[in-house]
Amino acid sequence: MSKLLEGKRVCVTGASAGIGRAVAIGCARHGADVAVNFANDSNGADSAVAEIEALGQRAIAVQGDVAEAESATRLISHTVKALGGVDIFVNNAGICPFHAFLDMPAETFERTMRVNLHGAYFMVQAAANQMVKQGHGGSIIAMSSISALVGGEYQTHYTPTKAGVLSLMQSTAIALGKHGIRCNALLPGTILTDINKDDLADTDKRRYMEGRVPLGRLGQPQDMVGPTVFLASDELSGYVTGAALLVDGGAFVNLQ
Ligand SMILES: NC(=O)C1=CN([C@@H]2O[C@H](COP(=O)(O)OP(=O)(O)OC[C@H]3O[C@@H](n4cnc5c(N)ncnc54)[C@H](O)[C@@H]3O)[C@@H](O)[C@H]2O)C=CC1
Ligand SMILES: C[C@H](O)[C@@H]1OC(=O)[C@H](O)[C@@H]1O
Repeated sequence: MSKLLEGKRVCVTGASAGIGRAVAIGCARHGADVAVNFANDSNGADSAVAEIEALGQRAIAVQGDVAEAESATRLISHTVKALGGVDIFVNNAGICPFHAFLDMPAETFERTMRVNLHGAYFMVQAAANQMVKQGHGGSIIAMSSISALVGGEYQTHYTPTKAGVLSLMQSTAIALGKHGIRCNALLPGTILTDINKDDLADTDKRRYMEGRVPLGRLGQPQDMVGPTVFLASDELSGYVTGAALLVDGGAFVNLQ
């Protein structure tokens, strides 16, 4: 397999587990050096760094809660110091504490907004400023969701953040096009990670979700790697910006 990201410096938020971790390691497999942001799971981040280094690439772990604006400038400055710059930025960190609408605690709503949407804004802004400074463009990829397009009974606080992240990529694609920076959204369907482990422990719910997928299975974090590398690679997607790519096994189009 040819290496599509040779010499690129990639920064991934929330990369200690799940999709972010798979994407960070997948980019390294394609020749990139990687900065791994994490919130609390330093073991997860350290083991991702070790896997990346074992592939012969450089890697660092940078702790930081994406909900705090200063984490963004810190992450970018640590990445620049260790890797020399940022060419590809993957805004991945996110939470989805499933809860009913009518008694949604204000703090759950606010935390979800702060991590998923405010965090994306600060992070993308800091990465974009660095790319503009470098002067040779870049690729920004945000993990939105199928939930940007459809609702969820226990996700009324979450789905607006994913619609917001999609919208952020559309607007930043316009704002940053003149700098050669491409901005795109990935819209995963249901991917088996910690974020939905408890929700899918309900076997009826899990069977229902599996039954909605024309390809016949729920996703794995690895399913997000190819689409991320595609959007990261100028060779493959150099004229793609402001786009949204569903990666859901066909769930969205499956009405009946
Ligand atoms: N798993 C799924 O079915 C889907 C996931 N997504 C999105 O993909 C992204 C990744 O989710 P998963 O890998 O599934 O979940 P996960 O729970 O396995 O991983 C989330 C990662 O984000 C990190 N994180 C959480 N809060 C953070 C914070 N405040 N600051 C820094 N890092 C933080 C976690 O430590 C973890 O590394 C999220 O944005 C999620 O909304 C979108 C659609 C479907
Ligand atoms: C966490 C959920 O399983 C997951 O999150 C999303 O964004 C998808 O819509 C799934 O519901």
